[in-house]
Amino acid sequence: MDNTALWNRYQSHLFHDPESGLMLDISRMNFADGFLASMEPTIQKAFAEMAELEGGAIANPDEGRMVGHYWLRSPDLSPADEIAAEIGETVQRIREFAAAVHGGSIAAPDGRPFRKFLVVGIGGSALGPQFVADALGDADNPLPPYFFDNTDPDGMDRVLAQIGPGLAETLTVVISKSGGTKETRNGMLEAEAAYRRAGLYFPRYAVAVTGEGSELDRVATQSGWIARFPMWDWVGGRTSVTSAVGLLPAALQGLDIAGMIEGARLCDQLTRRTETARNPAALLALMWHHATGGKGSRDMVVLPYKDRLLLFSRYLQQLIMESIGKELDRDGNVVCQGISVYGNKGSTDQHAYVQQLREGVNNFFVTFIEVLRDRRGASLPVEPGVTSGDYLAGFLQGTRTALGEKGRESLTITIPEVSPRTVGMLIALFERTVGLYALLVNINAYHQPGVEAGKKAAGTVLALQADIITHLRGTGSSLTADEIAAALGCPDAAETVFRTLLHAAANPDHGIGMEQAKPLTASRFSVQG
Ligand SMILES: O=P(O)(O)OC[C@H]1O[C@](O)(CO)[C@@H](O)[C@@H]1O
Repeated sequence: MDNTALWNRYQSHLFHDPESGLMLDISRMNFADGFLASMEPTIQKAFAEMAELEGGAIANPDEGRMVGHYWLRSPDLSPADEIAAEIGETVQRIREFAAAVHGGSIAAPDGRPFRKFLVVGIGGSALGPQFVADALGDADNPLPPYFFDNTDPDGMDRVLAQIGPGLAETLTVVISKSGGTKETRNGMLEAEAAYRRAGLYFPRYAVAVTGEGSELDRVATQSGWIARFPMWDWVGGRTSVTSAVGLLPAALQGLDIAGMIEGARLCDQLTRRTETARNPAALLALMWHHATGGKGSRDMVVLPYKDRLLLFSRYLQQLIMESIGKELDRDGNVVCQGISVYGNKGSTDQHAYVQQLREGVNNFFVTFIEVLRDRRGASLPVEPGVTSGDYLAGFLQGTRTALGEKGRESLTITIPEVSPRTVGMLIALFERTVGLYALLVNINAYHQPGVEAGKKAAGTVLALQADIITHLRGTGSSLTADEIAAALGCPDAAETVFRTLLHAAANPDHGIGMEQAKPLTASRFSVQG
């Protein structure tokens, strides 16, 4: 296609919302002229199902749950008055709590005001808060955030070292919808131990965001934590950033949560439209369908040309892959659906993997995210009449063109600036896109049955570890993995025994020693001392 034809295609397909400035360009996706018309009945069906979902239908039948993240921005649309009231009360409590922390009326037990906060959570209970914190945070925020988002001891040590003596002025927010996630439980215990080492009483520094009656809720209640905020079963973890999960950390950081909610609400309005060409989420979902054949046959590369949006791809990775990546469709057919998502930021990635995007295997489509405003205020000319921001914008256009020349597809989302409102819009845009795409391909986007398998298997490993160590202690001699597995009556678990002992011997916690042999798998293990 020559430049004039591309310009015409750009003009005829460009979505623009004058109120928010949101733009979506699908012209560089190579869909055929009749594609949108051919998909119209399917997308209309998806709109109708989406309206039912928003009306309170059980849209997650496997878990018997409603799907209500859209109500968080428009409580009046929720199907019950109590739900609307709870949403409103929670936002109000979050505002008051953050104001009291900032004003010093909620303070550390010795009266010192809180000056930092630590979020302990994982998956949907960390990725949204991390994305928002990084996108909107500034050096002068009243409370800078820190995160434990894993059960990696060294990772937690590093964060604690960054906090340093400031732990005495650090509020800890433990977030878990289920309240039983082991990584988060471990993070909480490690945080508690750090406070204890510093002579501080953890419950007076701790706040929980969790489902009522969960394990975490019980701990927080029984130990008298400062506060508890709710997480409802009708909000999924990966769509929880506009609930207390995302709003409490954002408010503590001093960010404008009203702006975020408003942005999401505005985008929800746009994406509720049933005129496809005027609904940016529908256009995106249809482009995902076109690009991947409705089967995930291509990966989505997310390329925001803005440092503040660096974590968006990580956030989207969970939102999209945990929602769409399913073995079965809603009728029980094996479909192994999904869309793989990766990305970092431009122009940085042009010096990393964009080489392959242009010339290598063509198994992807790019989602560029363009931010029109470079910075607050004017910029330095780095060359006569050219700023660093001009370069960033030029590199985006250049890469888009260079990919197009080689038949590589891309979408471009444009926002006027990175602000609470546009961050809310981006979040809502992709939440709706995932929901619509899932309906197009007949997937339940709101459960995650596959995650359980890994958790169960880890539980088996940890139970076996306890048996191995007890056995080694009991025999007092040095044994190979094969010998231990046979003695425990599970000879087929020798590999797990070996790998477990390799890890145990690398750490002082269990007193396990290793006499290396050749081959390594014939090494002998014993309890030391
Ligand atoms: O908030 P929770 O219950 O701790 O769960 C954390 C994450 O774990 C998952 O359930 C996957 O295990 C995600 O869906 C969720 O966001």
